Amino acid sequence: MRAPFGARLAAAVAERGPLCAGIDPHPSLLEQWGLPCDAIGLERFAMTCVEAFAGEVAIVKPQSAFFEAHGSAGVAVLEKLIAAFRGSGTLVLADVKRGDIGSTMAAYAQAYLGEGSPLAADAVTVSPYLGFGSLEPALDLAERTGRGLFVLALTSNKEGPQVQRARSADGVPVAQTMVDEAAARNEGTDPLGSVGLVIGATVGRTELDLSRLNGPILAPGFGAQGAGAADLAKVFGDHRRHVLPASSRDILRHGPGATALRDAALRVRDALAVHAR
Ligand SMILES: O=C(O)c1cc(=O)[nH]c(=O)n1[C@@H]1O[C@H](COP(=O)(O)O)[C@@H](O)[C@H]1O
Repeated sequence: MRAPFGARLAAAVAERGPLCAGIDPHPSLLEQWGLPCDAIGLERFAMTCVEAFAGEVAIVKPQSAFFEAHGSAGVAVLEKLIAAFRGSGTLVLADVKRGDIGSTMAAYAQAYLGEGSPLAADAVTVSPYLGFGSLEPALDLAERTGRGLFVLALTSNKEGPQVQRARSADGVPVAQTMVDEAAARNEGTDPLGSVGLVIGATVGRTELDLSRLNGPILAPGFGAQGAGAADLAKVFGDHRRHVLPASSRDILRHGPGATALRDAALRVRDALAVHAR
């Protein structure tokens, strides 16, 4: 039985620093790397990312949409990518943002968190906006298999506040409810719980109380979406030591050479790490 995801992530970050390298094979990046925009190009892109990042960064985040766009051959590449990182010390967060009614959620959980599933990663992104309780099957399976979840709280897109900053009748922002639900799951875990949150680095100051979370915070938005190192303190204040900054395009644009890609990731990591502590 593997150790809980929260503990494995804390160890990976202690060893390799706080960076989640995004693997988003946009068609424009395939073209820029001189690769065909098909499953063969996708596989070359994915395997270059393995060569660049495995054993070098704490965690990678393949964005499923860019693999799904190539149909079953693309999904097969995602499976191959997940398998290639396994055992390298670099964890895999499958960015799938799943969220559905509980009985369907159980099937998604089985796909991404189930023992022996070809798509099972170390953690997945999930959307709680069908109600946090709809995530129960994923929360349950992640706990049983030593895997983790990153629950969307405040996303980096400009449309998010319509839902996420809305307030309930008692005045509590919806996103705070998600924080509190995640905190309840992580209570008593050491060094870190396995139920993380997603809070975009672009969201500016938040009113969120993160003091009881005891879990990791994935912060996408660095680089291509405009967030910079100074946003770590602005958005997360004293909680920034639990933040896992994520960046995709701003690193991937340095390909197709694996060495240049790795160097870019480590540069981004080091620049952010100074502001993360
Ligand atoms: O869950 C995510 O990773 C995520 C949440 C969010 O609020 N904003 C956000 O950009 N993301 C993802 O993070 C990645 C950002 O990519 P870049 O903008 O290229 O760094 C994409 O895969 C997005 O789907």
